[in-house]
Amino acid sequence: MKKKLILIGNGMAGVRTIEEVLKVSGEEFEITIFGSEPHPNYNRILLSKVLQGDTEVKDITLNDWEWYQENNIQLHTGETVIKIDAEMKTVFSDSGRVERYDELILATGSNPFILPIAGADKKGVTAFRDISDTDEMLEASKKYKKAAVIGGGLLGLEAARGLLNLGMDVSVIHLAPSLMERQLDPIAGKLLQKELENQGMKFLLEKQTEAIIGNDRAEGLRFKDGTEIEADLVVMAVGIKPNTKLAKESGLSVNRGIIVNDYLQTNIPHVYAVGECAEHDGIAYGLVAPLYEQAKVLAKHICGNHTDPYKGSVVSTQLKVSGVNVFSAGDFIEGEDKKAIKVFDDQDGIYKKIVLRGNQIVGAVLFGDTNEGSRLFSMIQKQADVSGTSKVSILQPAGELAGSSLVESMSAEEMICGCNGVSKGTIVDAIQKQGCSSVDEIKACTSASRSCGGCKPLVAELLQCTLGEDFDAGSQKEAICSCTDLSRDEIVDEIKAKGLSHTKEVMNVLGWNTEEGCSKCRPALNYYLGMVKPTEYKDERESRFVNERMHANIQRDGTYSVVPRMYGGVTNAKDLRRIADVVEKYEIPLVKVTGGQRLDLFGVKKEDLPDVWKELDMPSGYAYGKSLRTVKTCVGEQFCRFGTQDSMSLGIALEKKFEGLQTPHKVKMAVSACPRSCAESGFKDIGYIGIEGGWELYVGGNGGTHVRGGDLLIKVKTEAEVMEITGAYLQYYRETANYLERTSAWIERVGLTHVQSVLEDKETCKKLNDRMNEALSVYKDPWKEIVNNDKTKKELFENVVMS
Ligand SMILES: Cc1cc2nc3c(=O)[nH]c(=O)nc-3n(C[C@H](O)[C@H](O)[C@H](O)COP(=O)(O)OP(=O)(O)OC[C@H]3O[C@@H](n4cnc5c(N)ncnc54)[C@H](O)[C@@H]3O)c2cc1C
Ligand SMILES: NC(=O)c1ccc[n+]([C@@H]2O[C@H](COP(=O)([O-])OP(=O)(O)OC[C@H]3O[C@@H](n4cnc5c(N)ncnc54)[C@H](O)[C@@H]3O)[C@@H](O)[C@H]2O)c1
Ligand code: SF4
Ligand code: FES
Repeated sequence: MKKKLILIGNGMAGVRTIEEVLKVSGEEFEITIFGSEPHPNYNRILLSKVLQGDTEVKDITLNDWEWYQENNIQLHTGETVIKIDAEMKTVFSDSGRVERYDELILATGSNPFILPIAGADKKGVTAFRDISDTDEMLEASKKYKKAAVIGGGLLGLEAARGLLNLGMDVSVIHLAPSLMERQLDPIAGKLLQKELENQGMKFLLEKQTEAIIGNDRAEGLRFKDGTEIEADLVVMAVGIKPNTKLAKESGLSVNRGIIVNDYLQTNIPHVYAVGECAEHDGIAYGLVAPLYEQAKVLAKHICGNHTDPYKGSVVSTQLKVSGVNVFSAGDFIEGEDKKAIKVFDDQDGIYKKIVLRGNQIVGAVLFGDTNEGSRLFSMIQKQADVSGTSKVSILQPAGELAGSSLVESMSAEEMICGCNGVSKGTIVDAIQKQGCSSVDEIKACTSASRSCGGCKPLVAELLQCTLGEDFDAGSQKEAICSCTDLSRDEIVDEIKAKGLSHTKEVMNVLGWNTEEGCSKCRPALNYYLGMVKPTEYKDERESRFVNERMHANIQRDGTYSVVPRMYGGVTNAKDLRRIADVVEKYEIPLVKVTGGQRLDLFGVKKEDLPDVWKELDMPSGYAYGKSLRTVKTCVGEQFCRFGTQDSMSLGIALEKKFEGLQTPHKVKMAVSACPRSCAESGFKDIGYIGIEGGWELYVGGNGGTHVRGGDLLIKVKTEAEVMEITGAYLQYYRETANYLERTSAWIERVGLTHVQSVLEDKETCKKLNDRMNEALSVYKDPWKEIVNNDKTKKELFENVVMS
């Protein structure tokens, strides 16, 4: 008869232990799992990415419901175990279920620490630990504007970045004088603060919160020094404490966490603890890497296989905030017996430090450039002796030393995936011996990149350099969302081959695992279908994001902003007068000049939109669309004494030609008539710079969160050539980019030289332009269409359903 194994806690560490048990001895146990949360096992780490808008809750599932079924696991979600009777080897749940066990694992995780201050129980105060906290923040951001995050640690900063992305005004309140003081030294902490301030975060350091003020709901914070700030959402991110209530009440030895030995055994036979709830050698860990190491040891032990004992872990951390590179590992504070070696490039904001005890490297902090993180972490884990090495060279990029890429210069034992403890050697084996040929296959085979995902680029690079000439970039398959296993290219190929013509039809014919798709695949399919068959496809308004459905940008307070088209940023008295009249008549509270040289009318009521458009009598400026937004121009030779070309007329011609073009993401252009580049041509999707006798075309520039200078694509002599290359380039982007991939990311993925070689071929260029012209031929100004269509107008703007 099978032994009965019960797991309490359906979280990351517990379920990883079960996965390891199944690997070691699939048939030995009858497994039951209890989980308080109503979900199958999900990737808690990625809640930060959900809040930051990079992914959705439905895409962070680690093991779906089918996985439990396939492995004959009894899963009781939404059920909390409230008592363990160790003598009777029985557990009791809050729904009255009683189950017997032979072996019992506690993986109850941690609870967020909630400051015991007045007002902590008010509405609008939340922790950031699970899906329901994340949902609460997402909801609050729709109604409220001011957020306060208490705690400037990893969690607090990731929460703050998410709330900023959601349009909130965010203040981080921190106890210590510098951020992330548990992971960074003061220099790195200050650099981090500066970078995050640039991103729009505000900081109140060395502040102790005394109370959360307000009536029923939080309205602000009061500090010990008597000062106050306003806040209608308060997030507490001041650390965690192991969840030991059940263990304590059931007679297990508990200190900060449930005390376990080197085999994760508690003081009671056949009862184990793993993950954040467990305390090993005085430490309760709060990161997945050590928890997964524990899971491996426990699984082997419980299955009766030989295993080395768990001897504790050295940890490393990275902050998951885009545009910020910080890394910290080991013992990073210098002291009497520990000396530091530091490199500080104030100009580029790069700071690197290693800490040595004698000749052994024991800790490191990196800011700005974290490429060396994996290598240093491996050295710290091994406590590498560096006596024969010039100490400063340890901080030098390995790639530069070896004259090769970073990943090539790593040794086989070096860690590629810190979360899952996967070394370079293991991944190379998976590629060479098990035939893995994509990042997804490596993930399935080794778990590398399965947790925070930070190592994905390194895994991809390793794959490329291991396969060498056999590497097939085209086969690097990544499903577009969790509704399907198909990649973007496979879907586009199937649409073409099978002549599919509706989003629902694609989902049905290609075997989607959801009936309606999701907010990731629906807009993507709508775009791909329109791109493949521009003249036949009927755009599905309901598959578009709200701003594109409404043809205006929704604002925080539910009003809209309206940007009329002003070709090349050039206007005239008649248009300005009409705009002024509309602004007065509809009491539009704010008119602002945008970075793209347009006038943005803010605060337009939804029901006024059609009349505002009608009376403006100007085309839509598409400020809401995945399409050409603006062509910014400098005054050029018509007025400027440095101008060598007519930038305004080229800008106007470009905008008139490509307006309304549907693209995978927004596209911005700029035309400057000389290399002084007053229109900032170097930071646009396509930038044009006038030179003596012609134009230079720069591509892939971006001025947003991922700043990127454009690459020189080509030099041409005439405006006709400019038009031809632009048409071909944009069409190639439309046909090969993933939906929502900006040109800056696309050009890095496909490579500048590849695109240059495509455009070099005159015949290809012509065909691309033919298809571009076909796509452009269907363009109609959406504002005019709505103004002239009573049915759409009523449905969209007066909430009337027309039969
Ligand atoms: C937003 C966020 C971002 C993070 N980012 C990172 C990161 O980038 N890198 C990293 O390494 N770590 C990160 N972490 C930490 C990481 O998620 C945790 O270390 C990990 O999830 C802990 O796993 P666990 O299984 O011990 O606990 P949990 O994942 O918390 O699982 C415990 C589960 O047990 C359930 N439970 C508790 N008591 C009972 C009971 N009596 N009966 C039934 N069920 C019970 C709980 O409801 C919970 O679902 C992050 C955490 C958060 C919140
Ligand atoms: N990228 C990552 O690896 C990542 C991301 C999120 C969370 N996590 C993990 O989740 C857990 C929780 O993260 P965390 O940031 O809450 O824990 P933490 O303990 O790392 O940081 C808490 C921070 O809050 C500050 N603090 C404490 N009391 C305060 C007070 N009264 N007012 C203001 N500040 C106060 C502390 O100085 C500390 O810097 C940790 O185990 C962390 O490692 C990791
Ligand atoms: S880019 Fe050159 S031509 Fe255009 S406004 Fe600036 S200086 Fe004058
Ligand atoms: S480093 Fe986090 S998943 Fe690999």
